[in-house]
Amino acid sequence: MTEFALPRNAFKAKLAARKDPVLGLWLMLGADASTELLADAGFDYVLVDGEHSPLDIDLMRRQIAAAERGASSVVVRPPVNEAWILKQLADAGAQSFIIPMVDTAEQAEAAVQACLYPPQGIRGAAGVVRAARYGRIPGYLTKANAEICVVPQVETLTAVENIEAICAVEGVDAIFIGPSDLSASMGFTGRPGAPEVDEVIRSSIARIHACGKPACTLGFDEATVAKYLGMGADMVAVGSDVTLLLRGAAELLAKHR
Ligand SMILES: O=C(O)C(=O)C[C@H](O)[C@@H](O)CO
Repeated sequence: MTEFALPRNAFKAKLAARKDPVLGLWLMLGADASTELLADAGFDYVLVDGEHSPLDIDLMRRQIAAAERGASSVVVRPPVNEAWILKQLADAGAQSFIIPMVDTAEQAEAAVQACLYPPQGIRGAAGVVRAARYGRIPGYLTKANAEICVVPQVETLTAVENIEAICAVEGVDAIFIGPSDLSASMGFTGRPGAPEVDEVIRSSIARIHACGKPACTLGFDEATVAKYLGMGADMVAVGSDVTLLLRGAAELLAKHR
């Protein structure tokens, strides 16, 4: 039988190195062709977003497969932090996970466990799944844990209070701050750039760094990306397929009208 090596998780490695900023593009359209095209654009990672896109597990699997053809690492965000979907995504081939709405260390631990095989976790041990190239990666079940990357999203004031506890969970690789939900949780819905929110993000990044973890966030315009990089963010998502189309279309029309 043909054999393959377990794919190395370049995203996890670059995040852990904390040298150059890790730059990503989020995929929210669920369109295989544009995902293929964008996964080759040179971003460090592309994220298949299951939280705010109408993607069921099979569409997410197709998105992962389309993105894997590109040079960027593939990260997924499930719609919810629940074991059943994390296990299915891991079996579908996802190695890196950004987990929405993690408020406590217990929730972070549950997410990590769902992504890892025993003894560290509770992922079901089936060596014939897509992630194991249907059995063509020898020793997949004993090697897979080492390449899994779990990044909980801190995006409420409760989660901010618990940053140190969440960072301390074994298997948490980094923390992602969600400016939009955080601002809503602070009473500034629709104003992620409010000075009060900026201050919480700035101090959260410092606290995450004090715990020895990389801090991640997103900003879909140049000034916001520069602001978060200036605050020391190690990874910033700098746009999405939606923002590229939206702005590209508006600019094109304005040029020719
Ligand atoms: O709270 C946030 O910010 C996020 O979680 C990112 C959002 O889902 C959104 O901004 C992505 O378009």
